[in-house]
Amino acid sequence: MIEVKGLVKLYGDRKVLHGLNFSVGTGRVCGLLGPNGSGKSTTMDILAGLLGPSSGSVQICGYDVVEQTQEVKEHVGYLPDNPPLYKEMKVIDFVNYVAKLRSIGGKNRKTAVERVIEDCDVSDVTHRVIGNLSKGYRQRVALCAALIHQPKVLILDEPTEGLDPNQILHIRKLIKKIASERTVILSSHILSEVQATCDEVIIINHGHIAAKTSMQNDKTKPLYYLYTFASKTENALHWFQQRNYVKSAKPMSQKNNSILVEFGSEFWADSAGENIANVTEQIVQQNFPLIGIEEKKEGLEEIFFEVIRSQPGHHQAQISPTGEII
Ligand SMILES: Nc1ncnc2c1ncn2[C@@H]1O[C@H](COP(=O)(O)OP(=O)(O)OP(=O)(O)O)[C@@H](O)[C@H]1O
Repeated sequence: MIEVKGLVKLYGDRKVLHGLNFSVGTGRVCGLLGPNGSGKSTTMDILAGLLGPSSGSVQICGYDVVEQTQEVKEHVGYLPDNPPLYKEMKVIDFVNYVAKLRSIGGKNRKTAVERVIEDCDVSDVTHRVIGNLSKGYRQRVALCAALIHQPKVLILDEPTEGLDPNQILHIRKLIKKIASERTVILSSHILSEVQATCDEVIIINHGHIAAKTSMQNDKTKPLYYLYTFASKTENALHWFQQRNYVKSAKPMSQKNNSILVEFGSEFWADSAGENIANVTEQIVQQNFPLIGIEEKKEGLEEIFFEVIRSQPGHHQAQISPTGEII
């Protein structure tokens, strides 16, 4: 339904998307998660046919966003970062107006307007002026506009940004309801947001995909182990780097005279009981003093923390208890 291949975007000579590849199938909600400035909005704008890619291809429902922009716009509903709303209009007039802009006429228009008003839970404010509504209601009115033409693909840029916890819950529920027969891609810089709403997640960082995972995998992914040895000799490093079951071996830090060894899947895979025993014996024979074993879960949170750590100025970045980068 959404197929992105080698997507590159340059602003002037600055590359902000570095060859993204991903696809999202029908009935799936995919979260595009990344820190500010990582390239989420740029990706969303390209998917919606509002911004041209510098190279690569994007297909929405089989239509190319560059060659078949009109068809793409017909199949896409887009809720941008700051949705354009006529604040002086009443909700019902605005939704009717959007339907008219989409060339939905006559009886069809009435049906379409009633449908989105019902779907987006705004029936109790239809005769109120948009500018007087709470941000949560305004967001739902904007959703009405994005859904009026029954798009198969829905693109939501930070849909819960700036909403209070109640409004967030409401919008999340709405997204789930809307998503059942559609493909939805939403962006967020809030980990808990994608965890609550999405079936799969793509973590984007500096315009690169840092990880792709389905939320199911996140819960079931096996553990890996990080061993620390009190010996920063070239010898020990070299020895570990030569082993095919070692994923990485590196000095812990300049100050600390230790090395960190991460064992790969060959080491801890299902049938690895025997393997672990053999490998441990080999390590013992080398006399490398083991000072710590850390169990790690390769879940979304760990991947996201790695991404945050790799941000410039990361020492100041923290994640709040709700998963927001602060
Ligand atoms: N029109 C533009 N011209 C030049 N640079 C731009 C333009 N729009 C975005 N950028 C830059 O491209 C990079 C990616 O921006 P983008 O808005 O796509 O990221 P984002 O992940 O959506 O961030 P945020 O969460 O802050 O909206 C940033 O470094 C941004 O400064």
